[in-house]
Amino acid sequence: MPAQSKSASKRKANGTPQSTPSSKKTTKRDDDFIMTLDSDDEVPDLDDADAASAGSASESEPEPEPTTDEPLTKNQRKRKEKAHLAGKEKIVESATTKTAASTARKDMALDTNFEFDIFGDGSGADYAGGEETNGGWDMNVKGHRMHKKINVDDIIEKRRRTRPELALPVDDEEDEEESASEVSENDLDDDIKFAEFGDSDEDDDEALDRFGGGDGAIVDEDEDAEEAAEVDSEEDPLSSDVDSDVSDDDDEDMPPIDDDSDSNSSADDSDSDDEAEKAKKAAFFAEEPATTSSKKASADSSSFSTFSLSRPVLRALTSLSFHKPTPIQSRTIPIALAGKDIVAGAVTGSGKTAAFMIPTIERLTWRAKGRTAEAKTRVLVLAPTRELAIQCYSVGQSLAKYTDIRFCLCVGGLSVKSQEAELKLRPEVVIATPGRLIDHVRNSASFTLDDIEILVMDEADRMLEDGFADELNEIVKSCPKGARQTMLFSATMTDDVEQLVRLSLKRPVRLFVDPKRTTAKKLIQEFVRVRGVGSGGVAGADGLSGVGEEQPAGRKSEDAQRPALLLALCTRTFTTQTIIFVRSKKLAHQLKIVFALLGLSAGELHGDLSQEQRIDALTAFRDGKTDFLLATDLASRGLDIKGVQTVINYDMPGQFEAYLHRVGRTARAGRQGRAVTLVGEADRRMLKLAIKKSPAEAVKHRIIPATVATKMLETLETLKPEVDAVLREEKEEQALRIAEMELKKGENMAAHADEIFARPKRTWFQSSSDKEQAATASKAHYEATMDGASNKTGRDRYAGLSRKKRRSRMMRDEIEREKKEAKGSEGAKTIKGGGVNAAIRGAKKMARPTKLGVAPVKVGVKGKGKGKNGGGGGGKKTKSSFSRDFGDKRR
Ligand SMILES: Nc1ncnc2c1ncn2[C@@H]1O[C@H](COP(=O)(O)OP(=O)(O)OP(=O)(O)O)[C@@H](O)[C@H]1O
Repeated sequence: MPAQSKSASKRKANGTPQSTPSSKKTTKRDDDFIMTLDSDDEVPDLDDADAASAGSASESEPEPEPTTDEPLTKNQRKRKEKAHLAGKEKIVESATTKTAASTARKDMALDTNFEFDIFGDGSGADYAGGEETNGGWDMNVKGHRMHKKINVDDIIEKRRRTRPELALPVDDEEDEEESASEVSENDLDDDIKFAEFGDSDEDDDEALDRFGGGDGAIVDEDEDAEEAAEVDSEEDPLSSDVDSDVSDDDDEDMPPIDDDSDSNSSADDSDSDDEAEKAKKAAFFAEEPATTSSKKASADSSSFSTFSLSRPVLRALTSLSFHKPTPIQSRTIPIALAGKDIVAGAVTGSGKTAAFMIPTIERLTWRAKGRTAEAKTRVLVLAPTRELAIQCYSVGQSLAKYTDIRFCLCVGGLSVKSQEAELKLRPEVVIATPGRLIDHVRNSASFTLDDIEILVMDEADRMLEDGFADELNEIVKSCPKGARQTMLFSATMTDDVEQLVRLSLKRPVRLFVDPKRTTAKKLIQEFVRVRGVGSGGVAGADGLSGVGEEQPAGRKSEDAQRPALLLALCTRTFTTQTIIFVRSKKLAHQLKIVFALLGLSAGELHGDLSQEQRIDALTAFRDGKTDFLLATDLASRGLDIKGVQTVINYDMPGQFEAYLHRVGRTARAGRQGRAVTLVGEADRRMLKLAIKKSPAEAVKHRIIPATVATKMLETLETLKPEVDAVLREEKEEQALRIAEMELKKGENMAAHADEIFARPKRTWFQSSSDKEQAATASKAHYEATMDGASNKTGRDRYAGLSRKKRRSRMMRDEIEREKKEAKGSEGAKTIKGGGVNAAIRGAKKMARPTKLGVAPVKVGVKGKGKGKNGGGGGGKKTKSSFSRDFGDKRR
C-alpha cells in the first residue's frame, strides 16, 4: 500500500480525528523562507541606460543595510504584520517616510512564515467592486465585514455527531500491512500501467483506444488483464518517489532546480508559424543578446553573483536558499537589469516570480534617494487573482528584506481604507489585482500611475484574455508609455503579436525557456478512465464490461461516477497534500460536504467565499491542517504551496493551458509530483494533447478496481440525504445572515448617514450599465467618425441637399448624438465635442438674422411676446427687439 495511505491509516488507527480542521493537530511544514548565511560582497554595476531609467543611479549609493535594527520576536513580527495589513499600524506622514521604511524593515526581518491572515481583527470588507449595489459607497463603516459567511463545518460537525456511522470504515494498521505484503486475489490496490503511447497521431489513436479513450470503446477484459500484467503497480518507480517526498518534508534545503533547459526555445517557438507570422514576430521582438541566449551562457550563470547584484539582494537570495539561478532567471535577469521589455515563458514552478522580482528590486536599489528625493510608486506588478498577488507580495518582500523598498498590496476583498493610507506614502512597489487597482486610481486621492517605470504582469496570458481586456486597457492607459519597462510572464505565455501589441511594448525580448506547453520534468501524469454505462462499465473500472446493465439509475452517466472515483483515490492512495480541481464553485462546495461527512479534512477555495475564507482555506492546507483542497481554476495559476504531492483533476479542463497550470501546482522547483486526471469520452482530445506533450515514461494509466468504485458509489448513495440536509441548513442560515446583514446595514445607514452621504461616491470605470453605455457610445463614436469623414468630403451623407435642408439635417444629427451622449459614457468624449458643436451651431442659427420679410418662427402662446429662446422665436416683441438690435447695429 502506498505510503500516503499508510500514514492516513496510522492517524486514524491512533485515534487522531480527521474530521475537522480545528480538531486536527497543526503540523507546520517547512515553509518558504529561511534565513541562513551571509552573502558575497558584490558591487552593483549597472550601465548608464539602467541608471537613467532607474532614477539617477549615478548620484546615489544603495541604502545601507538595516543591520542596526533590533530583530523582533516571531510573535511581535506576526502582530506587526497583521496590524500593518489590517490598517491598524500607525501611518506616518510622507515627510517621515524614513520612519515607515524602518518599521517596514523590521517587519520584513527574518519573516520565515508569511501570514495570509490579512485581516487581523477582521476589518476587511467584502468589496462591492464599484457596482452600485450598496448605493456605490463602501459600507464598511466601522470596519466590519459585511458578509460573514456561514461556516459549513459547524453544520457538518453537528450532523456527524448524530450520525457517526457516516465516516468511511478504515482498515486498521495491521490489516494494511498485511495487505501490503500479500498480493491476494482480492487485492484492492489500483493498477498503474505505463500508457504506451506512440509518437505519431495514429499510434496515439491506437493507444488511446487501448487506454479506453476511443469512441465508445469497450476495453476487453483479457486485454486489460494482459496490460495489467505488464506493469505491476508495485514496480511503479514513482511509488518510491512519493515515499521519499513524504520523508523529505523536514528537509530544509531546496532541491536543485534543473538548469539544463532542453533548448533555447525562443526560436523554436516560432516553428509552427508561417512565413508572414515569422516576419511579423521578427519585426516586433528584439533579438536576445548573445550573452544570454546560448545554452552555454545559461549554464555559465551558475551563481547569482555573475549578475553583479547589490549586496542586499544577494543576501536575501542566500537567506532564501536560492544558491543558483534557474534557467528562466539566468536568461531574464541580465536583460531585465538593462531595462528592456520582456515576454517570457517557462514551465510551471521554474522560478518566474523571482525572475522578475530580482531585477526589479535591484533596479530600485539604485533609485534616487535622500531627503530631497521624492517618494514615488515606480513599480506595478499585476496578477489575475488575489491569492497570487498576495504571494508575489510575500516573495517581493522577502527578496527586498535588506533594502528600504516598500511594498503595498492592493487586492479586492481587503480593506480599501488601509490600502489607501499605504498608497498615500507612495510605496515603491504596488502589487495588485486589476479591479482594485483601477478603483484606487479613480478614487484614492493622490494615487496615480504617473510614475510607473516598471510594469510587470504575472500570468500575462490570462490578463490578456477577454475577461480582463477592459481593465487592462484602463491600466495601461494610466501608466506612462515613454520610459516604462514592461515584463510579461507566464508558463503558457503567448508570443502572438496581435495580443501583445495592446501593451505598448518596446521591441520586447522573447525568452521562452522551455518548449511551449510542457509540464515540469518530474511530474507524473496519470489518467483514470471514467465510463458511462453506455461505454461498458463502472467508472474507472476497466475490464468490467457488462456490469453497466446492473447499475442503478443514478450511476448512468460519467458524471455520476466521478465522485466515487475521486473518493477511491482520496481514501486509498492520495490521502494528504492533495489539491482537487473541479469545474464549478457549487461542485467544490458539495464535494467539501461529502468529504467532511466522511471524516476527510478538506478545505474549499473558490470565488463564492469571502476573502477571509479563501485565505483561511489556503493557510490551513499549506500548514497541513487539511489534507485536501477542493478548488476551482481560481487556484490553478501561480500558487506555490510547498509539499503538494498530488493534483487531481476531477474533470479535464476545457483548455490545455488550464490543464498545464492545474497540474503545475505540484512537481515545482525540481520536486516530484503526480497529477491524476479523470478522463471521460469528451476529453479525448485533451488527453491526446497531454500525452503528446509529455515523455512516454511520465504518462500512466491508473485503473481503479471495480469493487472499490462500486463500494464508493454505495457510500455516496447513503450520503445523499445528509448532503441535502447540510445544504438546506446552510441555506436557512444564509437567509438569516442576510436578514441580519440588512438590518445592520439599515442601522449603519441611520447612525452614519451623514458620514456615508458626505463621502464622495466611489466611481468605477465600468459597471454593467456603463458597459451598455460604452457599447452605445462606441457605436455613436463610430457613427460620429463616419459623419466626420463624410463631412470632410462634403458629398456622401448630405450630398444633393439644398443648403437649408443640409443644415437642418446636420442639426438633427447633432441633436441625436447629443441625446446619446446625455445618457453618459466615458468613451463619448468625441461626441461631447459634437454636442458642444451642436450647441454652438444652434446658438449661431438663433443669432442669424431672419431674412427680411420672413415671419419669425412663433413659439409658445400666440402674442405672448418673449420667446423661449430669447431672440430666437417670439411674437411681436421679439421681432421688434430683433429689428431694433439689427437697426442699432446698422446704425
Ligand atoms: N533560484 C532558485 N533556487 C531555488 N528555488 C527557487 C529559485 N527560484 C525560485 N525558487 C522556488 O521555486 C518555486 C517556484 O517558483 P515560482 O512560484 O516563482 O514559479 P513560477 O515559475 O512562477 O510558477 P507558475 O508558473 O506556477 O506561476 C518557489 O517555491 C520558489 O521559492
